[in-house]
Amino acid sequence: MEFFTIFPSWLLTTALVLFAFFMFLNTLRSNRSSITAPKLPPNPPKLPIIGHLHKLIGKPHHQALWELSKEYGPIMLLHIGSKPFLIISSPAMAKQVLKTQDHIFCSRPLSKAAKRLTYNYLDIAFSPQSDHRKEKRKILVSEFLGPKRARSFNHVLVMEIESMVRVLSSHPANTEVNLSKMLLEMVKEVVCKVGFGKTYRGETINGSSWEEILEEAVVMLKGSLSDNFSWVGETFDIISGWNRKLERCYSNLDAYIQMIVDDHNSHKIAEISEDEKDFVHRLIELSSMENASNHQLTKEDVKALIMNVFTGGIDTTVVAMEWAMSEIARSPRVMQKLQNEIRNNTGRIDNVNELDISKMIYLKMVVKEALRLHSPAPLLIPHECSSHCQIGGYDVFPGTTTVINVWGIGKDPSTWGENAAEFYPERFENLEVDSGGNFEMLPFGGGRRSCPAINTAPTTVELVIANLLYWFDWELPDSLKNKDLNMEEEGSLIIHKKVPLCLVPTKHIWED
Ligand code: HEM
Repeated sequence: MEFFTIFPSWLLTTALVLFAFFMFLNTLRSNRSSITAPKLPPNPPKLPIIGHLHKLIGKPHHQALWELSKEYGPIMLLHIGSKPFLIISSPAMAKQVLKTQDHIFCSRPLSKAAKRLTYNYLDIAFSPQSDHRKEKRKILVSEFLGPKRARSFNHVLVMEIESMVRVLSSHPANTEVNLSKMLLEMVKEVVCKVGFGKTYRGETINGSSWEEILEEAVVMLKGSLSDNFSWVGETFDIISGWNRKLERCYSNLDAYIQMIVDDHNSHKIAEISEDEKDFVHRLIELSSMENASNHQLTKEDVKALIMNVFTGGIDTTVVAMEWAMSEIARSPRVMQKLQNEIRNNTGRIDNVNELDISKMIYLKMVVKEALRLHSPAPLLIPHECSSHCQIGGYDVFPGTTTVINVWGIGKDPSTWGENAAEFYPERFENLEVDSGGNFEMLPFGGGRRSCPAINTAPTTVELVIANLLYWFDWELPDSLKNKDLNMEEEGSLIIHKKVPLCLVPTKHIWED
């Protein structure tokens, strides 16, 4: 009896212990397998050492990545060297990164050029996420892009447009003008006047013009080999002269920015009236104020913010205008319809201003359509994943650089229909799509790292286009047919036309 009672309890205990032990082992194994075998996004076969680098050679990156996404889907994991890159190519996936999980993807990857050119990550655009960065973004919005400065910005913009119209009016009849160059000079003058108080026209630093300094800075910010290939890349950066180039670029950019700061320090800011203070005056003033929030601006912060206005505000805006004018010039139907809207709305006036364009529905559609087809920053600025999460059911790990192909998303026939590649502004007539909140087109990015000029930059572009089309009829140079206008793209972070836009303006004659 005793045996029968003792034996089962002994057996039961042993069985229970063994069961618990196997369960424990099983849990351990399944935990380990979920760590060692996460569900990674699809990825093409890669080569040793270089990873997927060879897949990106020979074409602009946004185009090569779009081709790959057609084969591997809207979320891919690539490796450049040992560094993981998540490539996003659909509105649904972009929404997960830029909205649903924006808090995880709102940082930026570190890079040697960004570190140097942003005074050790003190800027807004290229620095990792931090509270101090967020404060500076607020300052840029309130002191440069917000309503406080809007009046002076629009005033200067209209004056500069008038001056460009004067130059164009005196241009010999039936000859072409380099519109790309004129737009670049005009936007630079506006940004410098509003932001820094004067145009800095003709200033050079160590023999380099501001255009050269700006262009070089944007190219360097694309990154270096050592960002992805650690010590091999570092060796290459030294041998190829990349490091030297970065130092030269930094010292030119810094000297240019220092010149602007020195100009502002040369008078007492307290004696300048509020209306006369430009953005840099305000930054210097803020840097000298006691700040309860522990986010006081340092001298380097001030310089990094000037750098952001310089590198973020000029090229992007010019490129948007350049592509819009290119599309309009090769579509006489759109040009005619747009001119009718502008001229019928205004009648004969001295200039088309912000109030006039607020009524021009077709103009807004034209600019939107140009931004859809030609996002100035086709891959945005790379974001970085800061903690383990899932996107589209796939695991994404911290430190993954995340690239959103807004260029591809903007052209996808599955979103935009069979005529996706066509410049057809009327598509927006029945579409509730704006340039920010919808993920079908994202020329200004989205979420916490979206462009802070998202509400103001489109108006700047519209105002310039409206004036150019109000005053002039535009034709392609002699031998060119509409479809022959060169629309090739060039650039890295910002994509401009490979061949500058040259057009023939004819001043519009009003019938009495
Ligand atoms: C048509 C004109 C413009 C376009 C298309 C444009 C586009 C963009 C894009 C795509 C981004 C990256 C967004 C992301 O990574 O998610 C960006 C960021 C930024 N843009 Fe613009 N931009 C324009 C004008 C301007 C202007 C006038 C300024 C003025 C200073 C500016 C300042 C910035 C800054 C500071 C950032 C970084 C934002 C952050 O990381 O928090 N942009 N812009």
